[in-house]
Amino acid sequence: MAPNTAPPALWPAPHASGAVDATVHVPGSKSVTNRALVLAALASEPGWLRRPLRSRDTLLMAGALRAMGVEIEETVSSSSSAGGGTGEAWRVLPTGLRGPATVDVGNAGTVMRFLPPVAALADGPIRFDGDPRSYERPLHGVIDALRVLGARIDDDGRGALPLTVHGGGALDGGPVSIDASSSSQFVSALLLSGPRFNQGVEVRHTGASLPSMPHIRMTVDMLRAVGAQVDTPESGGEPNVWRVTPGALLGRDLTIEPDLSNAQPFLAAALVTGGKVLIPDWPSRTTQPGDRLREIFTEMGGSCELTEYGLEFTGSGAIHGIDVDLGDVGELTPGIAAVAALADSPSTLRGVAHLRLHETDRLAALTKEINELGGDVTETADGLHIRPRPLHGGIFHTYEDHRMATAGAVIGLAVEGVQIENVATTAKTLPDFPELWTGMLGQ
Ligand SMILES: O=C(O)C1=C[C@@H](OP(=O)(O)O)[C@@H](O)[C@H](O)C1
Ligand SMILES: C=C(OP(=O)(O)O)C(=O)O
Repeated sequence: MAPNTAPPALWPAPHASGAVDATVHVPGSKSVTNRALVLAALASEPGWLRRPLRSRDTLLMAGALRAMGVEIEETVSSSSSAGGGTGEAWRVLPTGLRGPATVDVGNAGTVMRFLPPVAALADGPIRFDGDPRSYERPLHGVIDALRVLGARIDDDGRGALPLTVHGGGALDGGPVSIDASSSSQFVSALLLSGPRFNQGVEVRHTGASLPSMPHIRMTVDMLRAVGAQVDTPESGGEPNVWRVTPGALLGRDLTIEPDLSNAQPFLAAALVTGGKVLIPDWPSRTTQPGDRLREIFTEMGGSCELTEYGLEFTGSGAIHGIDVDLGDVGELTPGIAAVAALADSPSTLRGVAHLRLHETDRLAALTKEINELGGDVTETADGLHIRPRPLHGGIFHTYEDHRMATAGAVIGLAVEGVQIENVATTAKTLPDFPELWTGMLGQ
């Protein structure tokens, strides 16, 4: 399942001739869409996803669930009982999960981590494979935990893909301890399927740190919204322990929020050009980590207003460095690093050592690519020091990482002659990126 090996094209990143002034409709959240698909597949009645994200990661999730017997009908609706308006809607009809099946995870953390527990509930063997990088991304938390909870899994002993889950039609469940310091998705994966385990699940995180807490809150919120009972450290439970009670899940009619992490490059464009960008439908309450951008990009020199129309973000013309712990919002790091490289003072980005195991080693990739444009970035044990320098054009390599591509595009707004290698890699979560970007610039 190797990705296309043709030489990746170079995309001349548009240079901004002035301040941007645009409204950008950002497609649905990857993290919400893929959780909604899993929960709908585990439910005891049909459900709807309205305005789902259609991207490589979500199509891989849908394809995997279909391979296990779930029906997903794609429709274009003209009205929505959930108030979602016109647009695409997916109707999910949960059926008995079954193998044999093969799942291509691509390089989607959500697919490779959320689906092995689902496969353990299926009847028959489910083989998991993916892009070469998926073999290197940590999965031990899910594999070891599932074995403790009663699953039979064949792997090569590295705690990673490829592997086969021999689903037995049901799983005992119960208490399990894991070290989720390399990915919050281990916790989310076990909680999402937990209501369907015979004894539910009690997940205890034993590691020193736990990244991406908002994504765990997203899991808990979405589980509760389909009727699951979840006890969390925040609801008075023990620190680092989550408990899910066994029970049936409801089918839901859910309109997916825009992906706020994918709104990042467009907000960054307002900051970098001293312009203005409106993101319609920015939720007033959300668990998405991208909501932290309101605070982070304000500290870096912009200002924002959340109104009934969405989030209006305005750059002042000045870009300031920042010292910030991004452990909760690690996926925002590439975009923040790009802005920091253009700032009027140095930045320190901390708390993101686990990014070395993301789509690529993001700390190494950002350091190398910004420095090759004349920058001065050094890696620390858990992040980056960024000292802004005058940058020049050149090729910005992307390592099949969607967020490297969008980070390079942000730098290209301010620096002439930046060429993004393989901008098509944005298809992982934002296939329309080049069109949205040139649309924003009025090109
Ligand atoms: O659960 C999720 O949807 C995600 C959790 C985070 O993973 P890590 O905790 O592995 O960083 C995040 O970086 C990823 O983009 C999406
Ligand atoms: C880390 C990311 O993705 P994944 O879901 O593959 O972990 C990301 O989107 O930044």
